[in-house]
Amino acid sequence: MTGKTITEKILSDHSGEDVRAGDYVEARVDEMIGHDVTGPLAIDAFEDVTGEDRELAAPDSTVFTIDHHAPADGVKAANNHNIVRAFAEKYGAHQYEINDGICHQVMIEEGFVEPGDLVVGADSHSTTYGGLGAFGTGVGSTDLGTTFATGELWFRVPETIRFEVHGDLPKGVYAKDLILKFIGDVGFDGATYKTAEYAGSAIADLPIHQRLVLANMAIEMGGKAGIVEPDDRVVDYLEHQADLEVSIDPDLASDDDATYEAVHSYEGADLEPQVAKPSNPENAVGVDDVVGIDVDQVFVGTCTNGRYEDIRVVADALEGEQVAPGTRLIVVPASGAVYEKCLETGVLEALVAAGATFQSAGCGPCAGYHQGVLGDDDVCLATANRNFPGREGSMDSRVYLASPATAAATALYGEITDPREIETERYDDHATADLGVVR
Ligand SMILES: CC(C)[C@H](C(=O)O)[C@@H](O)C(=O)O
Ligand code: SF4
Repeated sequence: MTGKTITEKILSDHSGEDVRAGDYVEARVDEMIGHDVTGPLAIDAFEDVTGEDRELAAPDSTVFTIDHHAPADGVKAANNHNIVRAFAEKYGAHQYEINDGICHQVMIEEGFVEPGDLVVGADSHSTTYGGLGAFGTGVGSTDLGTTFATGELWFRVPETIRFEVHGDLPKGVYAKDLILKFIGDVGFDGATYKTAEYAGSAIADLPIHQRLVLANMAIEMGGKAGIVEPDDRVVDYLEHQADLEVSIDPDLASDDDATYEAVHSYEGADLEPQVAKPSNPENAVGVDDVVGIDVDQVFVGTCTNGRYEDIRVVADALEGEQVAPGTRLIVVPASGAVYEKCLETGVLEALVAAGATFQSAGCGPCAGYHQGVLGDDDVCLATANRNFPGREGSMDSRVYLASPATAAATALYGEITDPREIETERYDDHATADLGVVR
């Protein structure tokens, strides 16, 4: 038998079988997560498949967040929140409140996820956990409900596509630019049901908050998962960020003779800031192609780029300046802890002084529900992960996707601007360190 990818190792470990891509397994799931949109449906499924004396297979690993419509933007959302609250209390699951933050950020900050874990969430960006070296994947609410009951789920072991970036990244180029480039190269369905494995010296040098961006957006090329091999940076991050002590099994890495479906190789020095044009993340182009396009709104937030490091880059660029007249800057921290960190460090104050609207933690306008929905013909540049038609509001609005640095430069000038124009020292910190320590 040939060697294994990290994906094959994690699924072997969780099924007790020696599996390879294409095999089907019943696997033990370490953590499961539902939120205010998918949680109530998963609860229905759980109640359908369980009998009178129903109980959760693993209450301590079952997590609910209230993040998509939080605070409630209508009666339906408010009722859904109450369903989640009542269920979690009755069955002893963990439940996080409005302003605690987006499910994926909460799962990481609260120390639920460890390298090598198998995590399922009824949310497509559950791939995010791969930034810590876990196998995370999105499932439907019915699958989540049955997993609540059994603690297990079936999987087809995915093939792996490897994206390698060698050397160093130039200034102004971040993980967001890398992932937009990868998606642009393989297409929005280029990794359907595959693991996107990210490797090479430029990736190994990335701080964890940036690795999470790569894993988060694996789904935008169809990926079942997105993984960066865990290392000592993950250990440090979890200790400081999540108050969690972990050690990493040296075997938790892809073997040299593992089988890959494809390997895409890049030289870091060749890369430049990317922007995905409307209305698909695969429409990635070098920022030069879109500079000068007027924007009505800049949105900084989401489970992709709503972390402290991301928001701080924007605050730094705007400190002592004003958001361009006629442009709305909306900032939504990914978690309550990120909010507090912005408050404590003067980031919130700097943004408000510059004219930004700073809102409570959660998904914000990312999926077009509230807190900054776009109108007809509105043009937005967002640090989000999706820009499908109507994603942030009107079907006639247009959304460009980019890094926080590009968002900062764009907010300053009111038109898409190359972040390298306004680079500051803090951009370097942002690129190399995890600053969002919340404990
Ligand atoms: C509401 C939820 C099911 C959805 C998802 O799974 O992705 C949302 O988070 C999104 O980003 O569109
Ligand atoms: S921030 Fe956006 S992409 Fe992430 S979970 Fe919320 S709605 Fe989905």
